[in-house]
Amino acid sequence: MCALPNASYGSSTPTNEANPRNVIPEAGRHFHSLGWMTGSGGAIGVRRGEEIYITPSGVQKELMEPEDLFVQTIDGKSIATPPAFKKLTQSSCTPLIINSFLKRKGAGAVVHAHNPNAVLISLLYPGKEFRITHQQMIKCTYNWKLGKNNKYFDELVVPIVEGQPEEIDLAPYVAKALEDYPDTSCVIIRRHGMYVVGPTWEKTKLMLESFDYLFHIAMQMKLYGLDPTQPPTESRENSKRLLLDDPDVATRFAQMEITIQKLTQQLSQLENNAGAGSTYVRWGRSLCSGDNTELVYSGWEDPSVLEITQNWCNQVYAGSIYIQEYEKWGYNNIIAT
Ligand SMILES: CSCCC(=O)C(=O)COP(=O)(O)O
Ligand SMILES: [Zn+2]
Repeated sequence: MCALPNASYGSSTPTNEANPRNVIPEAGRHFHSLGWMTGSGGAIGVRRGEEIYITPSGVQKELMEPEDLFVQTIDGKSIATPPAFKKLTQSSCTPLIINSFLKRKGAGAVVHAHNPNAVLISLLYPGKEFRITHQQMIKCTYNWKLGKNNKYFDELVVPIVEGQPEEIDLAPYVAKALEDYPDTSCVIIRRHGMYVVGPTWEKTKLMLESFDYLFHIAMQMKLYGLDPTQPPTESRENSKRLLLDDPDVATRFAQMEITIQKLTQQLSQLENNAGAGSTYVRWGRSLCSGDNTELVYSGWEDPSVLEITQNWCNQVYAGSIYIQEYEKWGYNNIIAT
C-alpha cells in the first residue's frame, strides 16, 4: 500500500507529523482502490500547524501528485497553489473541510468519501440519525465531546443531513450537524457519502474504515431481521429466529402448531388427573411390571432437590415427581408409576 518512497502514510505513529504532500496522494490511491473516491468524488484536508493542505477539484484521486495540493490557513489565506500550467482549482468541498476544522478544535484531518455503504445507510435510515451499539468497531471511533474513543457498549449516533445538488450547499447543514452532535466524528450526507473529522490523519483514516464497516454491518443485520440499536440479551443471542423469508418457514410453522396442540393436550390431561390416583416410586429398578399402571418416569433422582425428611412420601404435581426419603442422599435409579 505504501507506494511512495517518502510517504509516512503507513506509519502507526499517532501524530500528524507526516508530510501532507505525501500523505494525501497516497490516501487518494487507497480510498480510490476501496471504491470510496472514484469518478473524482471525495476530498481530503490535512492540517500541519497553521497549514491546511486540500485536494484539487475534479481530479482523479488515484493520480494526484504532491504538487497538486492547495495550502491555506484556517481563515482562508492562500499559502501555496499547484503549478499554474496544471490549471487546477481547489476542491468545492473546501468550505466544509474548513468548517469541520473550525467546529472540531485540534482536528488533524477531514476526509470526505463517496463510500457506497454511507449512501445505502442514508437510504435505509430515512430519519436524521444512524444508531448502533455493542460492536467492537465502535471502539475505533473518536468522541469529540469526551476527548477519547467510544466504548463497545456505547450507542454510536451519527447525524444524517439531506443531500444537496452542489457541495457548497451542504456547508451550513454539515456545520449545524457538527454543532448539534458535539460527540460525532462523522456526518452522513444522504445519497452522497460522509465527512469524517479526526484528531490526527492516521486516526481519521482508521475512523473512515470503522464507520464504513459499521454501516456495512448494520445493513447486514437489518437483512437478517436484527436491530443494530438493540443491546444483546442472553435469550435473544441464543434463540433461533424465524424469518418470513426462511425457505422452510411454512414447515416450521406447521411443526410449531403440532407441538402446541400436543402440549395443550398434555396440560389438560395433567389438570384432569391432578389429585386423582397415586404415584408409586420403585427404587433401584428400571422396569415396571404391575397391572393397571402407567410408567410416568424412569431415570435418576436428583439429589439437589431432596431434603432429609421424616418419612417416605411421593406425589405427582403438575408434571413433576416430588419424592422424599429418609436419611438418604445421592443419585438413585428410580421408576415412578
Ligand atoms: C462526481 S464528484 C462531485 C463533487 C463532489 O461531490 C466531490 O466530493 C468532489 O468535489 P471536488 O470539487 O473536490 O472534485
Ligand atoms: Zn462529494
